[in-house]
Amino acid sequence: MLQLQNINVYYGESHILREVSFTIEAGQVACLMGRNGVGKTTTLKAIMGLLPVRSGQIALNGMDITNEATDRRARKGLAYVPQGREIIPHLTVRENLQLGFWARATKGDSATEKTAFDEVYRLFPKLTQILERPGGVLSGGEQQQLAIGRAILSDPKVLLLDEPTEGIQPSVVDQIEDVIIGFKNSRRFAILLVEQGLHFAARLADAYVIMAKGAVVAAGKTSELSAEEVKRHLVV
Ligand SMILES: Nc1ncnc2c1ncn2[C@@H]1O[C@H](COP(=O)(O)OP(=O)(O)OP(=O)(O)O)[C@@H](O)[C@H]1O
Repeated sequence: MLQLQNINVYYGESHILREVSFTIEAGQVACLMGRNGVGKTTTLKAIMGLLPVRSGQIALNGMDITNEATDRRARKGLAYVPQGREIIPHLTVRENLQLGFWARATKGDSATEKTAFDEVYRLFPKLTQILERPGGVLSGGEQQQLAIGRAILSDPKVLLLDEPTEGIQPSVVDQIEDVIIGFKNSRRFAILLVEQGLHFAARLADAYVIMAKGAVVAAGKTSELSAEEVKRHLVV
């Protein structure tokens, strides 16, 4: 579904991603792990086209998207929930959600639109109470729910989630984890989840990719992730 092959990314002259390669299968949950600053967010930004790739190839469903603009990647089925959530502050919750729906390749009729919005409201009932509020005044947890809702309204094939539970109050963390588990069980789209820790990833993900210093140092099935690899590369 999503394939990275020998990706190299630079910030100026700093070589940040080094020959990064991995594949995510359709419907699979893969967890991208590694300590602070190893290049996880940079990898997601490169996949979305928010940072240029100096060499290597990114393919979605067998199609080369390495040089496509970000909006075209979104239309082709990539959705991104960044660490900072990037809600548009002066647009209302409803308008922010609408942006997600407009990113769809195929919009369908008003019934399709209603079904899609109803799903988001079912997953995150809180949003229905704050639909006319500007995005900028929401709490961190509300913004995260909005960001995930907006992403799935684009009907993705691959959902990229950057530390979705970081800095969020525990009651909302549980809810977001339940929603991600629901996505996994539905197998509607693949998920690439960035997590620094292990607890949630190990429980949820089918596959893992561990990075260190901008390179992939281990990858495989989460069920076979060894204690030795965890100790060597991860925050426990
Ligand atoms: N805008 C930037 N300009 C220059 N260097 C940057 C920039 N953003 C990130 N870096 C550097 O790139 C490296 C990888 O950063 P990245 O944010 O991808 O790491 P990460 O694994 O996501 O870390 P974290 O868990 O802290 O988010 C780090 O060394 C960081 O200092």
